Amino acid sequence: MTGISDAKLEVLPDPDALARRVAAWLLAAATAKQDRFAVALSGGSTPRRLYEHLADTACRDSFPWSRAHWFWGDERFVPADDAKSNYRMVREALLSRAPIPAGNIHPMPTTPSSPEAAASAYERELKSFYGADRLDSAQPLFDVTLLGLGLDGHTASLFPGTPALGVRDRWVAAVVGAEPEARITLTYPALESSRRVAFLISGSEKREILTRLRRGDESLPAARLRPVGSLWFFADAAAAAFP
Ligand SMILES: O=C(O)[C@H](O)[C@@H](O)[C@H](O)[C@H](O)COP(=O)(O)O
Repeated sequence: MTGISDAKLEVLPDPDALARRVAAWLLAAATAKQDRFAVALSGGSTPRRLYEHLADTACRDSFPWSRAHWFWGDERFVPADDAKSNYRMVREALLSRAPIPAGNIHPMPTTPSSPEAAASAYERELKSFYGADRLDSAQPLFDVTLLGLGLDGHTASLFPGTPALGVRDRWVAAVVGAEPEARITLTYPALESSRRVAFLISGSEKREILTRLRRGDESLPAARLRPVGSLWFFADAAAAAFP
């Protein structure tokens, strides 16, 4: 298990350089593996440039799209075409612009009856892909988990003071009441079951929360993550400059 103090920090000059670096890092990880390559995608605004970069540049021609599988770190419980939908953002930036087989996107949008039903359906799909109901740290669920960092220290939809922080017996949890729209989120066990976890952090507004995160402030949900694999912070200079 990797703690914050063992995380690798890379500081890039600006958001475009950050996107290019993480795209190259992702491509190297994908090509180094000879079979299925599973990525948990972050929502929010920061990763959009990365997703566009993967679809638009030399990465597109050398990425192993046929064996790469794409999952959601979290999703808002809104229609797939809603401006708040992570699926919509990733569809616009990546899924509609790269040769990704529909069967490699998990899950494809559905119209579940409730956040709880959506969480249960997603968990079933994860377990089916993984091939077991219990996570084995020697066989992580994901090859890469991409995460963002909220100004309150949340990541995915693990918000401070919410019940999902304590869920260790499920892979996906419904989050109701923390935000205007209900969410579903991977829980700590699922997020941690990854060969590599990478936070993408950009902008001067993230400077203070990144400093707290790197100091291991465990009041922050992001600081409590203990991946079975490696932990990376990719930050631009605006976010990484220390006060
Ligand atoms: O669905 C979401 O919103 C994300 O999963 C969330 O955890 C996000 O990564 C952070 O809020 C940072 O968002 P920004 O990249 O927009 O700052």
